[in-house]
Amino acid sequence: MTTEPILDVSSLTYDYGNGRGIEDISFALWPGEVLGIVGESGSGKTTLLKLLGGQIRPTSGELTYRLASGEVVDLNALPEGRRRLLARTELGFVHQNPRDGLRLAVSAGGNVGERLMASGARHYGRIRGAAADWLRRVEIEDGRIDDKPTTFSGGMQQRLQIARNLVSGPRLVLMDEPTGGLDVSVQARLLDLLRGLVADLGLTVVIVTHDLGVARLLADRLMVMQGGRVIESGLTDQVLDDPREPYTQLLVSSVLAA
Ligand SMILES: Nc1ncnc2c1ncn2[C@@H]1O[C@H](COP(=O)(O)OP(=O)(O)OP(=O)(O)O)[C@@H](O)[C@H]1O
Repeated sequence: MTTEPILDVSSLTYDYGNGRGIEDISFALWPGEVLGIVGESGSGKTTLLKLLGGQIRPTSGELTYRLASGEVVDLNALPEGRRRLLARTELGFVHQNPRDGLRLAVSAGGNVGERLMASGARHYGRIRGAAADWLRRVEIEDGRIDDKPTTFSGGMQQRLQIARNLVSGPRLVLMDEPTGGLDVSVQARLLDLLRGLVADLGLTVVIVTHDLGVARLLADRLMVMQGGRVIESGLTDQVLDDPREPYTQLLVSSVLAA
């Protein structure tokens, strides 16, 4: 890890207009680090992720991102065109529902290749080759490259969405409950795959999950959210094995009892 954070978040606040959202969140994220965000439904996890991905703009606070070139940009002040370019080249976003992150009318190979074209690739043979490589990497059989995602199982769709995100070599990948909504055995396989990819590619990841088992397996560090605020953070094992806050203790014990 380098000494320079890839992302710096300071006093980030988002108000939906009804007094809800997130409030005063600050943290830094270093290259190669996996940050888990946990908390009950409505605690603000998705709102925070959307802010990091630039899908919504904060009510107040700072969000700075260090580009591959070393340049530091203020994500809030970035003109729309540059923000979109950054989203295509440096960021990945894995949605809980793969249908939100895939183009259902386009073949599996097309879904992966399209992302490469969006970041500038033009040579058809090379694009198809890279797509085939990535489908293999996420354990989708060669013979399925021309099939539409609608013919895939939920687990395959999720693996395809991951390939579509990773093919262009993003530096920061945001994941919103990537294993949610899948059967337990499918979840386990996907988690294994994700863990391998994160380690092999040295990805920097922010992963939102309400599943502490997922957080334990993937995250180096955890932030616990409640009512739009971060109430506890630290190394994953430390937070889960020795939670300081009563709310985190409850979260951990309810999962252990489940
Ligand atoms: N579009 C919206 N309009 C108004 N309030 C919203 C909107 N989306 C979320 N909120 C409120 O903002 C707060 C944070 O919601 P958010 O969806 O970020 O939580 P979450 O932790 O991701 O929950 P979940 O695990 O259920 O997705 C909640 O109080 C929620 O009711």
